Amino acid sequence: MEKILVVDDDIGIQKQLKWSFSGYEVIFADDRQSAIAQLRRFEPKVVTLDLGLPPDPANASEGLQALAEILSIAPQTKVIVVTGNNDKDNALKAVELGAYDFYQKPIDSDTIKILVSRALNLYNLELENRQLAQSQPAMGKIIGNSDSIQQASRRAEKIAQTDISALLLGESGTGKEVFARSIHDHSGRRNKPFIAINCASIPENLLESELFGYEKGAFTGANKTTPGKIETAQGGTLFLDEIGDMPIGLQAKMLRFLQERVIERVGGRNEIAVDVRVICATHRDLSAMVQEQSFREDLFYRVSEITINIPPLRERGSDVILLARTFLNDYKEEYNSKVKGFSEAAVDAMLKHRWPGNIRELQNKLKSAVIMAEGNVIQTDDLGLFSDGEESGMQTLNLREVREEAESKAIRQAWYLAGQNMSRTAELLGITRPTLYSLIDKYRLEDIKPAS
Ligand SMILES: Nc1ncnc2c1ncn2[C@@H]1O[C@H](COP(=O)(O)OP(=O)(O)OP(=O)(O)O)[C@@H](O)[C@H]1O
Repeated sequence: MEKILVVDDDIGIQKQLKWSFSGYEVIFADDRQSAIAQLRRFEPKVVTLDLGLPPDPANASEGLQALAEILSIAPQTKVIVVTGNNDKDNALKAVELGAYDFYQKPIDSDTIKILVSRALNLYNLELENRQLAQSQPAMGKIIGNSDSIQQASRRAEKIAQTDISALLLGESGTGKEVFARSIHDHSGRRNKPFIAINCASIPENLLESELFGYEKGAFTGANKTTPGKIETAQGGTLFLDEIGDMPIGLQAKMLRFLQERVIERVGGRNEIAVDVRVICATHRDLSAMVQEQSFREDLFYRVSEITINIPPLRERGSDVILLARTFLNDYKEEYNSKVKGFSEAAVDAMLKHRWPGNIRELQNKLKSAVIMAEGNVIQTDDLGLFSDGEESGMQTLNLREVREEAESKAIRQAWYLAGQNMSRTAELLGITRPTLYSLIDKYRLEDIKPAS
């Protein structure tokens, strides 16, 4: 039976709650010391805590102190604080300290029962996530327990030991490079180089020499013979990201390398034998490109001996929470933050968000949330997401106000991310320094100033 600790010095309320929580094992405490003793002894998942505890029941200080102690001993505990009728300030203070929720007297059995059951569900979900995160997933760094990611991991694992050319298909930010690296790390080539190159980010005229290298004097500026990425990957794995962006003219040369495993540097005459495993990735529909003749059919078959679909984050169910917790732990260390977890609304919002930028978007949102969060708990708003019931996340639909609010928020986040350096803040926002200063003036963001 799940355990609930009720901390309240009022015998009447203790009785009422015992009756309300009939499906649970209810443990009682009537002051701070006994609450801590019961917490250590029974390790309840949920605590209801009256903030007005003896010796000074008219004041919330003893209750708030108890809350802080409970959360420092067992931070995962869901504490529901119970406050007097008009004590919203202390209720909010408690939530800021990390309480799961608050409830104002008089106690209504049905409502508090629902609160407790939701708190328990969240506790159990988080527990499951922590356990999953600890159990080593098949492909090392690939975090995720959804069927779709497990299926992709299994395919990756099966081909890791072979030299088959794999094509990873998935939207931007889904983890294609992480998969490619995992395949390499699980292959016999793991002690040799893993070289990644993004075909879309290198200008067309430079891509050939980047990949194949060049001989001294091959073109103006070729002052010394330079090996390309393919040669550098000798013995290891070459990851060609955005293969769909490879210029058609270069595709024939690529095909020859894949078929014959030899290359010629630009301006060179000698064939160089290379032993490289190739993994390609793209977010494009290569078969449609073949139809349109913008991608060679023979190259398509050569690079896609096996394809692995990397699912978008929105199709990975509660993996988003698992990943969010992992990143939260990373960033809270990096930014020395006291943030402990997520509010229930934030968890809901993360589960509902479409994540067009996938895991990269989740990382960015979490990084700024860890920096921006004011309490111990990340709220929906810190993530820049919308709660249920908020139609657009804004209290207003007035376009000017919406814009002002969004701009102020972006400026503040950029300023934090830029370590309070104004030039860097302007750079992150893609505006000039004078524009930044005039926006700060306009929106009266008086706290935003250069680091002193
Ligand atoms: N399953 C995962 N577990 C943990 N971190 C992940 C996972 N998948 C991706 N990431 C992280 O998400 C970010 C984006 O991943 P990655 O660069 O591999 O995506 P991609 O699909 O190659 O993106 P693009 O197509 O834009 O290059 C990286 O910081 C990566 O470390």
